[in-house]
Amino acid sequence: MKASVIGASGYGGIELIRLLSNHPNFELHAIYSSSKDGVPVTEEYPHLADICPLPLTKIDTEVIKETADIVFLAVPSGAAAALAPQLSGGHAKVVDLSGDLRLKETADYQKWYKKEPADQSFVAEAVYGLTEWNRDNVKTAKVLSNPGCYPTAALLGLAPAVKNNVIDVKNIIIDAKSGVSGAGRGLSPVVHFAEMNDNFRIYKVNEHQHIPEIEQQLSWWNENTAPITFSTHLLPVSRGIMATMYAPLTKAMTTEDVHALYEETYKNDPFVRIRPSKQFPGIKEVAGSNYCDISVDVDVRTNRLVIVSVIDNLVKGAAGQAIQNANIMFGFDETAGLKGFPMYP
Ligand SMILES: NC(=O)C1=CN([C@@H]2O[C@H](COP(=O)(O)OP(=O)(O)OC[C@H]3O[C@@H](n4cnc5c(N)ncnc54)[C@H](OP(=O)(O)O)[C@@H]3O)[C@@H](O)[C@H]2O)C=CC1
Ligand SMILES: CC(=O)N[C@@H](CCC(=O)OP(=O)(O)O)C(=O)O
Repeated sequence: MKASVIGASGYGGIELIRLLSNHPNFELHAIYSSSKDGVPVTEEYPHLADICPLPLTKIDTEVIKETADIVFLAVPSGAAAALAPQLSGGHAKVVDLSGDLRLKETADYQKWYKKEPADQSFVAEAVYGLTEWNRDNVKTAKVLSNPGCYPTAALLGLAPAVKNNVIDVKNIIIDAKSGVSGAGRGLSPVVHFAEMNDNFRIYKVNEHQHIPEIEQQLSWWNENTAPITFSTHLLPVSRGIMATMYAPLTKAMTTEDVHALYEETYKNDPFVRIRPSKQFPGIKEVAGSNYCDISVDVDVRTNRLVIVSVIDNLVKGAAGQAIQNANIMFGFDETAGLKGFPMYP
């Protein structure tokens, strides 16, 4: 099957190239850029020498949608809202990595992204691809909206507790930290080396665009959910997200009880690993892989459940989950092209 990547010069794009280059069923067919027509990708990224011979090519959606079997859109939000509808109705299935097709309410998109939303009917058609929780719909999707990096870590961690009424869903706090590649390759003062190195800062306090995405999914799972508290921090590392979640228990449960529930819930999910009690994951333990590692612990003094969830933002948080979804959309083994170990140390 022919796979094309739009936005191939960005971090999500090159991660797609890395994973698709080793995929048994997808062939990397063409890579597209809005600003670097004809430039070999190795000029931008010399580490791809002898691996990816393709040049970056000007985006022509009419051609792309008929020549590829699947198109991955790895462009900034706002740009995807304009491009994705142009790719519809053709031969290719579309997987969008941006936030543009995730929020089903246009007003939410306008409020949190402050950009022009994609056409509403197109947003409605897009299947939200939190793979472990939406496989049946992913199977038949023609247009797939890949979840955000923070929502992936947070929602995979919260799902068993929320769906089984183990925690008070009106009192959820999510404290999340991300490596700087989460901000993309474009320069911003916050990710300047001198600002980020030896530093640790909170950002987008109570304004993060992933708040409505997490709340939307929680409300689909449990109608009693209320607004969440969600904070995001920039870690001085390249890759990785850790989301630590806190919520009051609704019934008496031990760490062992909750651990058993989580193990049972994810026992057939190849990319979710529940850690043994008292073993908490670090971001390096999933780096470069499509794994999401989760730990749970009951604080008996406060009666709160603590959930720790880690992913690589560029893999399970972006390109890896996009390919996991594409595998399901084409009936391939869900793990095809994604079996690589984490890089450690
Ligand atoms: N980085 C991450 O960890 C994650 C990213 N995402 C999402 O994935 C998408 C890509 O992110 P990421 O790769 O990090 O971002 P980057 O900034 O690294 O790359 C985005 C690429 O999009 C292209 N681009 C920029 N503007 C336009 C435009 N107007 N039209 C078409 N193409 C454009 C640029 O390439 P060129 O100039 O060559 O066209 C650029 O290289 C974003 O929507 C992001 O939110 C989602 C989850 C995690
Ligand atoms: C570290 C960092 O800056 N991360 C980005 C993640 C953005 C992203 O992935 O954007 P979408 O809304 O398209 O999902 C942020 O917090 O905004």
